Amino acid sequence: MKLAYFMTDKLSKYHYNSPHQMSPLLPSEQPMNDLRPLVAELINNAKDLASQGMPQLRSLLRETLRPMNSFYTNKIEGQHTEPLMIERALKADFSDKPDEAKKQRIAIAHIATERWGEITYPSFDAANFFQPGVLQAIHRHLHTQLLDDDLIQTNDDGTKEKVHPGEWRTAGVKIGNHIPPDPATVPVFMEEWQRGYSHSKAGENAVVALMAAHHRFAWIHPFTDGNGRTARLHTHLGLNSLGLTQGLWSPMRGLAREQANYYAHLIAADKDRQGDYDGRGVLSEKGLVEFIQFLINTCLDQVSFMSGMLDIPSFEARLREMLAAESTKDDTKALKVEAATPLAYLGTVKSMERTKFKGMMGLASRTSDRALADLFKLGIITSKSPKGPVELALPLSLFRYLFPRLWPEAEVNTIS
Ligand SMILES: Nc1ncnc2c1ncn2[C@@H]1O[C@H](COP(=O)(O)OP(=O)(O)OP(=O)(O)O)[C@@H](O)[C@H]1O
Repeated sequence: MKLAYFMTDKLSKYHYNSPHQMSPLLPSEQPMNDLRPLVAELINNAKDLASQGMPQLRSLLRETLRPMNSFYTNKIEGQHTEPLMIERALKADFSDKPDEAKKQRIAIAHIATERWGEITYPSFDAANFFQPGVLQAIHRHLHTQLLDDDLIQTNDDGTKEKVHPGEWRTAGVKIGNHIPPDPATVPVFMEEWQRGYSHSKAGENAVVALMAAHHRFAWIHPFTDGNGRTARLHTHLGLNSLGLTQGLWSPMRGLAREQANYYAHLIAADKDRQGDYDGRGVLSEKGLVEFIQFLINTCLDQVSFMSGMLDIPSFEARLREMLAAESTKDDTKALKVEAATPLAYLGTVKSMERTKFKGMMGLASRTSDRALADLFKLGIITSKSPKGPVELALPLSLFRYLFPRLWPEAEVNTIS
């Protein structure tokens, strides 16, 4: 939530109305060099993760994790709905309660925009990716999917304002104690933002630029609403286009889990320069560097969390636990732990003939027929036709076994 900010005194001016006041846009040479080992660690760890086995599991995860990213980015300002409600919205099942239905629409709009963005910006090109038009395109894509009523936002003081998809704000805003630049100067601040980042070469410089750009964009706050989500999508899409996420992780989960710290670092980076040893810009260089460090550490944490999840032996062990637990239920009592091996194998290939799958279980024919039927019931496999090859599936209801603690809010939803 934010406040509409009106200037009542005609003589008074916004404190920020000239783009040089946003300096520095990047850390100077020394702090930049100090940041390099941390950035290199992120790049190396992310590339290691992306090369881990199980190609089919990885490609399934890209789509499976979109609802989670949407949930977390919307949670940052309380606009989230429950994971199960997102799942329902994806099946066009919307709540009768208008507020809940709106949150469902916001959730699925984010999922679609993230997917669109990954297709639209497949490889990193700073000259293109830091154009203000890219931020406008992301914001527009996200908001044009909503209903007109969803675009009316109520400020903290009760005033209402319409969000115009992809259009810069024309009124003042206040976020916490920060009053972003004069609305009349938003376009020139965004041009300066572009100038500051559009020469960043792929690699360490690009990662630092993405992180710094995240703060400076939030600081300009160029839209009436949706700035946080747009900033996080831009960062996510940038990291994706650099080949670092491969659909396996996103800063959104980390930022939501560290929300208090995220805000504290944004606020610290809003500050004016703190004395002679705080860079040469108007704003605090230390605040900017610490924000960048925070964001990189948040990403590192996500990468390390996922690295424990994707290797074949540990995935197979979790499948075994899932099968043992679910075979105690009346509905799926024909499940057998022997199915863990062919299921894990399905993480590496797109599909498998049913006879081969059953053969890998090594059970008597009727036992494996029944086990296969219960695997369908459980939702861990699907098939395009009644007798066709089987494929791995990752329904939300099984997350608590397959990726424990990845999305705890979804686990709570599905415990039966
Ligand atoms: N003091 C601050 N300085 C800079 N940016 C801030 C500050 N406080 C919050 N922000 C950023 O502004 C976002 C909120 O802005 P806005 O309400 O326009 O975005 P939103 O997408 O509608 O909300 P949110 O993403 O938070 O759900 C926060 O998510 C954060 O990224």
